[in-house]
Amino acid sequence: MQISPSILNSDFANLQHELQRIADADWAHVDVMDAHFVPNLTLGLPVVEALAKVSPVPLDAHLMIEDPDRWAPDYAEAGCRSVTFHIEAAADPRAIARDLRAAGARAAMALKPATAFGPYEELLPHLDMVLVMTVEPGFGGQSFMADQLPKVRQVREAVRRHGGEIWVQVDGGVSASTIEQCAEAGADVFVAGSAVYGADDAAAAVSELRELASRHPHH
Ligand SMILES: O=C(CO)[C@@H](O)[C@H](O)COP(=O)(O)O
Ligand SMILES: [Co+2]
Repeated sequence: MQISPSILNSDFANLQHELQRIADADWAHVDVMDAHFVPNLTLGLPVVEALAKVSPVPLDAHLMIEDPDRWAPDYAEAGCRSVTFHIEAAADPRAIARDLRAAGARAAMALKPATAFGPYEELLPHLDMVLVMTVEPGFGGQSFMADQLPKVRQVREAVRRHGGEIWVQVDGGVSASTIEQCAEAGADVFVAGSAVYGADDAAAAVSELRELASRHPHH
């Protein structure tokens, strides 16, 4: 059970310090938004490259951008150890995954709430993680969409059938009150933005989330 705090709602004027606050987490989740794929603009390659150099934990880039075929491998080259592209924006997902792995990153595919998993199950052999969005991508601090839990279950079952080390990530509205449902449904990597950065003690929030998730092992 891994916790990947999202820096989206952290203090962007002090990102290095904000990364230090989550030194006990498994990953730092970096939400890249381009104002086209989603109606918000955050940060891009130069900032991610700088963060990778100072982060105490590996970076988990979540690319909410158009044309991931062109841009995703650059995030792996920039030092992100996991790079997630949205299937809705991908032209050739197999090629993206191949390029990410060749650049030394784990390759992950994200699904928006309205996107079904079924048509993409055949991509599993090329992937290291599937991200099931539990909010509409674009902003932090939104309410958890429990109607995505059947999809989490479906992905977990497909991963179990397929075998191998494929992680199932949830992102959006994950908190102490929703993480157990996610773990129970089969998620094993949990992104939490406001639940971690909104807490006075971010390290304590991370360990509480990890403890709650660990109550529902699925292996
Ligand atoms: O990708 C996204 C939003 O698009 C997420 O990573 C959120 O930023 C998580 O924030 P919370 O919902 O946990 O506040
Ligand atoms: Co995200």
